Amino acid sequence: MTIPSTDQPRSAAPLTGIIGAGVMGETVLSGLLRAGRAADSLLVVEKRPDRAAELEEKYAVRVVSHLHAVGDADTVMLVVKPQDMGAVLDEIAPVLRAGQLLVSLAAGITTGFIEGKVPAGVAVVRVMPNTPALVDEGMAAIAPGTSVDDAHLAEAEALLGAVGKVVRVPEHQMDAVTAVSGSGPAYVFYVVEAMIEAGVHLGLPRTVASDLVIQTLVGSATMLRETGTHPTVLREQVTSPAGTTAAALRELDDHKVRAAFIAAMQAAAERSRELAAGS
Ligand SMILES: NC(=O)C1=CN([C@@H]2O[C@H](COP(=O)(O)OP(=O)(O)OC[C@H]3O[C@@H](n4cnc5c(N)ncnc54)[C@H](OP(=O)(O)O)[C@@H]3O)[C@@H](O)[C@H]2O)C=CC1
Ligand SMILES: O=C(O)[C@@H]1CCC=N1
Repeated sequence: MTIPSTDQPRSAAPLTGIIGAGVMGETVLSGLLRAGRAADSLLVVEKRPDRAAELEEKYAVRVVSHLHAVGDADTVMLVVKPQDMGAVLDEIAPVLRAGQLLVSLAAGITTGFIEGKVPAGVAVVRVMPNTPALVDEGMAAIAPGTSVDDAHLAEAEALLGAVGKVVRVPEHQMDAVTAVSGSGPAYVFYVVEAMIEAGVHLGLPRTVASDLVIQTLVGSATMLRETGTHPTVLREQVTSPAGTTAAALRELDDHKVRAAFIAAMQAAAERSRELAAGS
């Protein structure tokens, strides 16, 4: 596939650069395309030639250098690991300019850290997305840095809103957001794995156990969203006196599963704070 260079005619949409095309970078890229963004309005930075060719073939986007993406783009999204952020910021800082929007999706990395590495006046927005964005059911929180105006926030909201819900939070809540919705899908998949395994232990074929668990999850999540009923009420509706659910929930309480979830999420938030400190 031939990828047009930036000096060829292209759509009038503002240009968005995406630096880092791993799990989350590709999730954002594919979501923006599904939402109707023109492929020639996206500039992707990917260093590995085989991966770059794969992205060009699959999405018809241009894979370009860091300096090209940042020099041309109106908005730059940083989707590299927290540990790679310092090096990437050092590389792109010389071509960033005041007023440009820099959207970071990296866990832990603060707007203050980013602002300390880029020219004054670059508008930095910190985002915590999650992987259900891949099916347009993402949940993202955004927090502004010091040079951000309403138009910048609206642009960041539009980018993430293409693949799910967006909420604005003060930055000091970002570690908690990371622990809840950023890492959250992994906890849900962990519970799903355990329930399928239990179904198999109880004698169900794995495919049947899997179908039962996934539809139960989808149905329960839809009830939560569509009824607005508190989860405690919904749980009590399932729990007949002296019945099967009561027997199961007593086991979960005996194994301190609720306390384990709280400890797990405290650990996630603490890890987010450690990433901010550079470890
Ligand atoms: N996965 C998730 O559920 C979530 C992730 N995030 C955040 O998103 C960010 C990315 O995570 P994720 O996608 O999972 O990680 P991945 O490791 O899948 O992706 C990171 C990508 O960045 C690339 N990369 C590294 N250095 C550079 C560079 N200098 N220039 C361009 N690309 C580079 C890597 O390329 P290569 O492999 O060639 O090194 C890789 O493709 C992280 O900061 C994470 O905290 C936030 C919320 C949820
Ligand atoms: O595990 C991580 O560090 C990233 C951030 C939130 C989800 N995944």
